[in-house]
Amino acid sequence: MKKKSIRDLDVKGKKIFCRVDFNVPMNDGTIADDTRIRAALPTIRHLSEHGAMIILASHMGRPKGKVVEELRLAPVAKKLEDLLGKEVRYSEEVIGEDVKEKIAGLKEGDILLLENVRFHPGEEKNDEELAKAFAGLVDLYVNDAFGTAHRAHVSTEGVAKYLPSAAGFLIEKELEVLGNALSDPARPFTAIIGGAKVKDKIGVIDNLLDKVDNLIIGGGLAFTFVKAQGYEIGDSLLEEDKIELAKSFMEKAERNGVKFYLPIDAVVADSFSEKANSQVVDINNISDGWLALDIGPKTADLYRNVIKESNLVIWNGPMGVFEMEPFAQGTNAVAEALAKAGDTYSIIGGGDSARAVEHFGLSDQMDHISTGGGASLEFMEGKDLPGIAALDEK
Ligand SMILES: Nc1ncnc2c1ncn2[C@@H]1O[C@H](COP(=O)(O)OP(=O)(O)O)[C@@H](O)[C@H]1O
Ligand SMILES: O=C(OP(=O)(O)O)[C@H](O)COP(=O)(O)O
Repeated sequence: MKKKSIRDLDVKGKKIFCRVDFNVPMNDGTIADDTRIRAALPTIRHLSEHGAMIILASHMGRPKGKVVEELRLAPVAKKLEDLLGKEVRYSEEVIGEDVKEKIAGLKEGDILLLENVRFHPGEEKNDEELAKAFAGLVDLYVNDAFGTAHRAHVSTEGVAKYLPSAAGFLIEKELEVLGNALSDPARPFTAIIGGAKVKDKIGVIDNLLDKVDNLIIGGGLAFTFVKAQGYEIGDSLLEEDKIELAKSFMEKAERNGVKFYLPIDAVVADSFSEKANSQVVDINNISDGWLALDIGPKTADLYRNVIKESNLVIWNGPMGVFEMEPFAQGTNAVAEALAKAGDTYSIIGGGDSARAVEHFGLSDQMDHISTGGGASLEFMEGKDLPGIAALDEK
């Protein structure tokens, strides 16, 4: 079902509650990466240029309903002001007298940023009273927080029940790119799934097996599959209770004609440390007491070739512990292969993979880097995202 867009709204002279995802990484009080703020600019500019009075709301971190000084949005207000080249007012309250006064002082085109919505205990409980209170302050609701669209909280879902609503440009773009990739994919279509948690990626692996031509597995989660193949994996990451499921995925791949790629060699270490002794071994040769922390060079070559021959690649989760230099090669190889494959449309599914691509300085060469890690995964699993489901239909 197509959702209303901000293009469909007459916003002139209207007060708009606009949810954005300004949950940016902070380093000693400064913003370490402003990607998410920049991603929201088209919507904010559109609303401002069309004469709306914009009340922005976002969370940062997980303060659990209490004020946490380090998680205030003051640095975000300043950054937004710099990026827009326009004044951004800021309230140190989520809701209350100061917010009311500041809203009353807004003129057409003006922007106010509220304090971190998760300082309010009602936000994550999706409290009805808080939703009504926000709705009572404004005329319209716009959601552009793709990264938080999988949460049913007041500012992402609850408030939409009491106001006419629409999606912002970022949500529209994310849905279009991810939706097109999954519903009408360019082929060969390859998904690369890595990272650490098998449990969190089961849904997406299952769903992708109905859609892709190639499924590449790397990262820590690969070793539950390697174990399921019957090899010993030493002290590598293992989710024992998922071995049977891993087997069933390999069988499903075979039934569906999906080529299923697992590591054929690995970089193993004698401890989980940058300074550990490490060596490359074939996958059937991982000894007791060693743990696999990256895919090996033969695997990297294999994965590179699959990427080169693909027309569409979705990537979620690093191939190894890329944060430690000795175990970064596999992730780097995949990122470089994607950067080099000019005709291959590359979609990075947020979270750690986006961080890895950034780390290797290759962000500019990817076609789409999603602003949502968890949200893009849930979308790819085929789940309804509450923050999007709640919006008015066209
Ligand atoms: N072989 C491995 N063993 C242990 N941890 C790994 C391995 N490969 C990757 N990781 C870790 O997985 C983490 C990312 O996992 P995850 O949260 O599932 O990914 P994402 O955030 O991309 O969804 C990274 O911090 C990385 O160090
Ligand atoms: O950073 C976020 O999610 P992500 O790390 O899955 O991309 C979003 O801002 C959601 O935050 P949350 O997982 O605390 O609800």
